[in-house]
This record gives sequence, structure tokens and C-alpha cells, in this order.
Amino acid sequence: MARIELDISHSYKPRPQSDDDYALLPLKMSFNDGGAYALLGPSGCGKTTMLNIISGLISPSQGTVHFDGVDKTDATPQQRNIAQVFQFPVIYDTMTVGENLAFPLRNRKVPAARIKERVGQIAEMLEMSHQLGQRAAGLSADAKQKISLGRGLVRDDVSAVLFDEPLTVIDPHLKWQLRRKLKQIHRELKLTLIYVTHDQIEALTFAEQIIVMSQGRVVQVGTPEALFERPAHTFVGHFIGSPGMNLLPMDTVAGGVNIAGQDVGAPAGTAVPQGKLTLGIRPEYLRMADIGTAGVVKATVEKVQNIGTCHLLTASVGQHLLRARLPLEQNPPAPGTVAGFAVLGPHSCFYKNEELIA
Ligand SMILES: Nc1ncnc2c1ncn2[C@@H]1O[C@H](COP(=O)(O)OP(=O)(O)OP(=O)(O)O)[C@@H](O)[C@H]1O
Repeated sequence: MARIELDISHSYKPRPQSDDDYALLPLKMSFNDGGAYALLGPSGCGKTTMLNIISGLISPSQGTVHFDGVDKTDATPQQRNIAQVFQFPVIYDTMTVGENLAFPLRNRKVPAARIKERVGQIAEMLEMSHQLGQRAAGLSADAKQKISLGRGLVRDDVSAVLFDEPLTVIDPHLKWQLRRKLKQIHRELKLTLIYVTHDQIEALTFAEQIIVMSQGRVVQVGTPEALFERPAHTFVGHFIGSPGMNLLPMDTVAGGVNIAGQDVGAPAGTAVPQGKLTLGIRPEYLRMADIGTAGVVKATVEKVQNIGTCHLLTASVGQHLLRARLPLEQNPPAPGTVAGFAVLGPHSCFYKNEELIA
């Protein structure tokens, strides 16, 4: 295992002119030895580029990559001692499951007894012990991808294991099991795992630290809790969560604040920063309250859906939409009702130029 440090930028164009020409804008990132990380962001934000720079498949157009303080910028994936798992299975059809799992160890001339022990351990973790003697050729796509995961995890001497959307071909039910399994495997094997995904559930279940990316930038690195409670950027607020954070324009006025065109008082005990800002509040924390009370905006209820775990309510404040996850035991207001929603309180986040300031 190794501590990995990036101080890089990358453009696929020979003479980049503007920020848009960069797949990765200048960034500094470090991955601690033994950590579980997810690179999360929408398609095209630069996740795979970052992963390929870590593995050595791509050289950054500027900057350096260090493993345990040693400059590895020009080293190959083999020299970096990286294991990789891709979107689609990379296995030998003619070999058995056991032979496939053993392959990376045989290649490194690991003693036979150790190979047997480690293959047994990995197969057990992936619930493939009963399939060890089976030829890979006849197996389903799911089972083949599980072998790929196993091959990525079987060596205990790698600097890191990199996963690029490894659960894409996996059936949804098994996907759910494997996400948890990977977390458990991380706890048991203590490997450094770096996992690329555009699926927030996958990132939130698996990783200790999530690196949220947007348009070639790292916009926040944090625990799942930090990304939920205190998104550092409006992009993170909106991107993480289902639905994402409610965002409303806000400005200071005499005696209180103007939120999306409505003057409201600030509730006692809530420090509201001054100036033209964006107010963020998660649907999980948005609650109904009496109109006229401090920190409460009026909104017209547009839709109420029972989604099993809560009522998901959509309401409009002028041209802005608010979403609230209300407890099932609460009787929700009917569409068309004008109701009050408490937007200022301990869970409110305040953004200036998209960055969290309070
Ligand atoms: N080989 C390449 N040549 C030129 N441009 C590329 C190349 N690979 C990626 N890009 C561009 O670099 C940017 C970042 O791409 P990258 O594949 O790293 O994003 P991503 O977040 O992994 O997206 P996805 O989830 O779709 O794979 C995109 O604008 C993409 O079009």
C-alpha cells in the first residue's frame, strides 16, 4: 500500500487555451494508505482521467504523481504496482474460477500454499467458494465480473486497487450486495481502494472519503456525512441527495432577509450572513411551519407523492421549486394549498458565489 499524491493538471489538447480545454484543471489531492475513496461526478467531469493518471495509463500534461514520496510520474502501471478492475470482465474463459483468481499471484511467483490460502479467502468473501472448480466460460456476466473484482483484490502487496465503474454490468440486486461486500472487504483487507462512479449511492455506501468532481475540478473531498450536512459548493448540494438540496436566492433587507422575493425575519439563534447569497436546505430538513413566523416562506404545493419512506412534497416559491421529505405520519397538504416552510434554521447552508460561507 502507498500514500498517493497528485499535483497535476491534464489536457488532451496539445495547446490548451482556456479552462474548457482541460479534462483536469490544476489540483492537489492525496490518498492515504489503506483508505477507501470514491471519485464521484457526472459524465465527462474527469474521473477516469484522474484514475488513469494514478494508474500510469496516462501521463499528466503538467505536474507530478508521487507514491510514498517517490516521483512516479513517468512510471508504468506495472512499476507502480497497481491493480485495476474495469467496467467489463477481464478474465480467461478457458480457466476455472480458481485459476483466474490465482493468476495475478502465480504471475508474481507467490508460493502455492499462500496462493491457495488467499484464493480461498477472496472466493469466500465474494461467495464464490462453491464455483472455484468451474470453467469461467459458462458463467453469467455477473459472475464473470465478480471474478474480475476478485482478481483485483487478490494481491496483498499492491499500492492500490483502482475500480472504474465496476458494477455497471451487474444486475441491480447483486449490485446492492456487492457494494456492501466491497466495504466489508476493505475493512478486512485494508487495501487502498479508489473507485470511480457517477452513482452517488455506490459512492456513499462504499467510500470513507468521496471526491466530488465537476467540469475538471475537485469541488469537495469529504465523508458521506459532510457532503450531506455541509456541502461545500452548491453543485455538491444539488448533486448529492435524492432529490438534491433546495437552493433559493437570498439578500439582506432591513429587519431580516429577502428569500426568493419574500421578506422574512431571521429566527432567534440563527446567524444569517449578510449580502446577496444562495440559501440551501435539504428536503430532509425542510419542515412546514406557520406563515408569518420568522424564517418561513410561503409556497404553493404542486405535488405530493407517497414514496414509501416519506411524503415527497413539491412546492413553488415564484419560479423556484422546493422539495420536502415529510414524515408519513404527517397529513400532507393538498396540491394548490399555500403553506409555510421553515427555510432558516440550524440546517440551513449559505453560499456566496456557489461556495459555502456559513
Ligand atoms: N482520449 C481522450 N481524448 C480526448 N479527450 C478525452 C479523452 N478522454 C476523455 N476526454 C475528455 O476529457 C473530459 C473528461 O473525460 P473523463 O473520461 O475523464 O470523464 P469521466 O468523468 O470519467 O466521464 P465518464 O463517466 O463519461 O467516463 C471529457 O470532456 C472527455 O470528452
